[in-house]
Amino acid sequence: NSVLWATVSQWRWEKTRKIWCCILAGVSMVNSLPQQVTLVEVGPRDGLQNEKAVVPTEVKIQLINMLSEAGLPVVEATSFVSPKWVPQMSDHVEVMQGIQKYPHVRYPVLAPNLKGFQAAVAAGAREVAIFGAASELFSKKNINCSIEESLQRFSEVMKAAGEANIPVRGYVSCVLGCPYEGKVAPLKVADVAKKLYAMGCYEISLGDTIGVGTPGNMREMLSAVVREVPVSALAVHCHDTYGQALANILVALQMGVSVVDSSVAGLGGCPYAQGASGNVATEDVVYMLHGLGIHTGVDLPKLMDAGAFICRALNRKSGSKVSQAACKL
Ligand SMILES: CC(C)(COP(=O)([O-])OP(=O)([O-])OC[C@H]1O[C@@H](n2cnc3c(N)ncnc32)[C@H](O)[C@@H]1OP(=O)([O-])[O-])[C@@H](O)C(=O)NCCC(=O)NCCSC(=O)C[C@@](C)(O)CC(=O)[O-]
Repeated sequence: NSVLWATVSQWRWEKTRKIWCCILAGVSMVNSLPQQVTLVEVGPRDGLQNEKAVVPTEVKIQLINMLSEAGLPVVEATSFVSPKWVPQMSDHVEVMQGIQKYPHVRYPVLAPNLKGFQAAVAAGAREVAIFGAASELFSKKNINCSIEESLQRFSEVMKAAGEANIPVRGYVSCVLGCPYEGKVAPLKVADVAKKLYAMGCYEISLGDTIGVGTPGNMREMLSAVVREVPVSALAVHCHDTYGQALANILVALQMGVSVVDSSVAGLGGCPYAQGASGNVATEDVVYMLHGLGIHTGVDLPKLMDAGAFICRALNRKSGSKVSQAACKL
């Protein structure tokens, strides 16, 4: 009897301990902010892929150089996708070969399949990103295959990347809503994120492709994803269509995410997501993070110069509130 009693007590104690660990982990996740955030600048790719007018290659190269100079640690430079699908990125080789590669800056590029991966590596890319979706219809419209087929293509890229020692980042699009299917279930996002992570992606960037999310959905979606992928391997990629991006990013930071994608001057959109506006502006994210005492390594005035440069080249106003405010002062 005493042995049985000891076993039951031990089991009860273990159970209580686990419950308290979960509660305390939850509380600390909600209250703490990272001391440092890595910004992934996606303007030259996610921003410029959506421009109607052709942006001259020299302008792209100068923009990337200015972003490197501003201290961005990662600048997504271009994509090796079909020029029939996204002609705006068809100068990918010239861009990769024309930019000045700063030693402390990484320059990943998108590669949807093995053909893209091989072309990227031949052009000098040392890191690639594959891009899947949590919505079947978006996957079909964006990369012309189902989610399952996309994972098959990505596994070929992963194999080649492993052999070439090239790190691969994985995107999941439509994590908070899809332009074709509407609501997207957090469990679906978690499932795709888990598969990309299991394949060997070192980081999973969760894309609110059409910028419809709110802090509540962001929390719900991230809670599902962190059950499958360590929070240290997650990034958020928020478009600002409904003006919720900074609030959504803050929630992600409170939940332990410390990698944020953003786009200088708020450039961007996705050619296969009608109505999607630009990414959150990098200037606005930097301003918020520095205001919170979070280190980014980015020089805000130099970043604003890069924003002003590309806005002049595109003949448009900056999408960054911070840049707009700074010009008025
Ligand atoms: C994936 C494919 C290629 C499939 O397109 P497909 O037509 O099904 O491909 P295919 O294998 O049948 O090939 C058709 C033609 O494309 C060529 N081809 C095939 N692959 C490549 C390649 N890599 N590079 C260059 N050419 C390629 C291939 O050689 C062939 O040429 P043809 O014989 O007709 O002359 C196409 O759908 C595509 O390029 N899609 C890219 C769409 C895209 O870039 N979307 C924007 C990026 S995603 C995004 O913005 C979201 C994100 C990441 O930012 C996160 C978020 O916000 O959520």
